[in-house]
Amino acid sequence: MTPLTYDGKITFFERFEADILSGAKTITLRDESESHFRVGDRLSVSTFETGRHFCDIQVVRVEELAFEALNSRHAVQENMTLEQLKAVITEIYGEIDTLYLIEYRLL
Ligand SMILES: CC(=O)Nc1ccn([C@@H]2O[C@H](CO)[C@@H](O)[C@H]2O)c(=O)n1
Repeated sequence: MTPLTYDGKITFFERFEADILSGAKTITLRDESESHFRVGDRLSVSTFETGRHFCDIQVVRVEELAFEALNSRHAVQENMTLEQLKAVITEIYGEIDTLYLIEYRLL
């Protein structure tokens, strides 16, 4: 078996782990500090809180997205309502105009 080689790593808050592993959450929205991911990148995924590795993903889409352009499709891909999603983003980043959408698949 060929071991997986990584192009990078990413962390998620523990509370999203189950949704990521079940396939219910297929995107993440980040700020400019995490806009460097590229389509095809294989990432090691761990929890923000303790750094525990819990899966590997491959990036399938990266695009800039205005906060104002968030819609219910994005919310579905986050397994949330649009109101919940906007609240979560504001809680994490404060007021933010420009997000980076990262779509991924589980490896
Ligand atoms: C741990 C860390 O470094 N940063 C982040 C930043 C964001 N997110 C999640 O992405 C979506 C939109 O922002 C929501 O589901 C967020 O909770 C996350 O899990 N971890």
